[in-house]
Amino acid sequence: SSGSTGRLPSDAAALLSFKSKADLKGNLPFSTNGSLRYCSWAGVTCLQGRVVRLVVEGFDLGGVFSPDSLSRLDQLRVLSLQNNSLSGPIPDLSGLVNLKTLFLDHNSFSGPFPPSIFSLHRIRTVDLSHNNLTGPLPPSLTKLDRLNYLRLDSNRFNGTVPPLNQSSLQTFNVSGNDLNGAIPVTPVLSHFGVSSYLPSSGLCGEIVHKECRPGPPFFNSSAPVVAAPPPGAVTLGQSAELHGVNLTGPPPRGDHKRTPLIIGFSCGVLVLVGSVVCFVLALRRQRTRSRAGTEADEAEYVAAAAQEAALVRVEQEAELEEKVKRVQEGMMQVGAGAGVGRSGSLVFCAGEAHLYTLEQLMRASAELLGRGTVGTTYKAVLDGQLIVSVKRLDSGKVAGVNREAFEGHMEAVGGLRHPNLVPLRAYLQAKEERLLIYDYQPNGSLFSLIHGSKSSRAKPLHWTSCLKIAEDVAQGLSYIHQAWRLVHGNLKSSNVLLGPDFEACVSDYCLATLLLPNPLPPPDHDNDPNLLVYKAPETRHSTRSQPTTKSDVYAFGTLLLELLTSKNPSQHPNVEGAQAEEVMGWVRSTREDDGVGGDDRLGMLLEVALVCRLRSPEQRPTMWQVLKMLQEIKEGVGEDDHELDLHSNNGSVS
Ligand SMILES: Nc1ncnc2c1ncn2[C@@H]1O[C@H](COP(=O)(O)OP(=O)(O)OP(=O)(O)O)[C@@H](O)[C@H]1O
Repeated sequence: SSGSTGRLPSDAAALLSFKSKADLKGNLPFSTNGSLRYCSWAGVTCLQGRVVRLVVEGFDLGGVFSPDSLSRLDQLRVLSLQNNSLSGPIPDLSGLVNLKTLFLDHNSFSGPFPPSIFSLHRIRTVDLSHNNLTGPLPPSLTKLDRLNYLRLDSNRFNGTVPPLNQSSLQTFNVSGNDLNGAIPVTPVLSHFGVSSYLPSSGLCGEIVHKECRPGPPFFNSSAPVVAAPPPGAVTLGQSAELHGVNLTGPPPRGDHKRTPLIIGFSCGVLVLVGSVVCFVLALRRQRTRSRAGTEADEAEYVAAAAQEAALVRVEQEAELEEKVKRVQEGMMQVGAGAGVGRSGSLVFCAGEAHLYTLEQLMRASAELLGRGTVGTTYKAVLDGQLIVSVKRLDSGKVAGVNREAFEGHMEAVGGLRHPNLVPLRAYLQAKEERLLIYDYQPNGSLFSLIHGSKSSRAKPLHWTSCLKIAEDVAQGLSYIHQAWRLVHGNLKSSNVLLGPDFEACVSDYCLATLLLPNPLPPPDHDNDPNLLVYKAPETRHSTRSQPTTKSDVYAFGTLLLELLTSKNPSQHPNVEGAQAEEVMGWVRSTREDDGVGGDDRLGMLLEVALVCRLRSPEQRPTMWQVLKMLQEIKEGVGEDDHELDLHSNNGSVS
């Protein structure tokens, strides 16, 4: 009933039209074989039958983003085509009237900054970095008054920096272009460090500590824009040092570093695609039909998750009230130890606004959130407003990493940005202190969502919720592994936090390597039976063995079992040598009826968990393969219920 183009829902037509011009290599699994369950296609999220989110990253599409394709998706909130080798100009996007988030970075787009962005009144996030865009930065950028995140770095933009001053702006980067002239000293632009602007040979002014040579007047003013350093001030090099930036060295994360990684990744992907396809085909053979509908499930998930989390939060808050104490003793010690200069200054990660000072952070009221393997985490409320999470690393445990190595590592980790990662905003290295500052996540951890508080009986989440959470986590992990070749090293349910829209965000990533090489006996945590089950066999018995991408995959398998059963890992039977049917029997015994089709999906999710937990690291799939498997399962869910979609494409969401 769904095949005729006459009845093609317009969102499906938009997606297919995009694919026809963009996907030269047939990499995009938008399947049209007999059904049009576009809401279940990989990367597509719908609400009430309309596409609200399209995240198609790292597919090496190779074609163009044609006009009149995706721009018809007028309910779209999030569009990410990051890392896809798309070329040609960015088309007119003015039809995306609801768009809030746009990631087109790491492609080969050419032409000017797309003027249609100025008609998108809800837009907050724009990332066009790492393309070949040319021409000036439009002055109208100053009028995007909701803009929170703007990255235009590593293009070929020329001309001057417009005087942006919208207080909403938190992330800003125009480095690696051909910009010139004085950077306007607006309060907001002054917030950002040198790395938001340099390298760019022609830029000068106070913000980049570079005197502008007398020349043509800027902004109709004949006064020199900046300023020799005040008496007694440090030199250019020293000044840059104070800001934690090396002006003379190579940029902290440049194209040249990332490009080979991406190329390497793409080749790897081609080799691995075959094995994923085999696995997926094997999964498909097992599939039976079901009438479950994804939108209904998704809406139900959001509502149920919100309810569950709200409940958990109320209970946690009551528990916390007893524990809450001002921990300023600890925080003040840090302040006292922090001298002037680099060793005591907060270093904001590249492109981050310098929203607060160390002093303000020290004044913040702090609540203990918990103690973990590498340190203690606090919730800090700055000046009664901005809330951050501060991780105070245990100096004994990270003592093996010297200052330079620590800084280099945190620079890399601070550059990771993905919707499913909790962003690291800043860090501090003082005498005896190392602090990491993250966004505070208000909706608790996956651990709380799964296990509830002590007073509430833990009931497994619906399998559609499990699938959604697993896909989110797999997205975050596979981004860390592929694009950056880093390793999480400590994945577990308390390190998956729920974001504002109850999306799963991975936290505490890439810190485990700071513990190595560790001459100390294993920390107490390592003896916790719940944590032991997350550790891959090859890393279990040695304190010196490095975590790898494959040990992350193993931990993901454990997380998936925990999600599906709501059982703490120490309660999991030894699944390594067990037959799939035995494990399935156990998983089923932990759950109530999953409805029509649920059992089948459960089986597929379980297969993914088991293949992740294979004893031999070589036999485990990569995170990217795991992600594709999960998306295939999701797509399969959709194929069975296309009627619902075809008739419900008129809804709107806010
Ligand atoms: N950014 C954050 N926002 C909100 N809660 C957080 C944040 N980071 C950590 N938490 C919560 O604080 C508590 C302590 O976290 P912490 O990371 O210190 O320990 P852990 O996750 O138990 O162990 P590990 O150090 O091994 O990761 C956990 O319950 C965690 O869910």
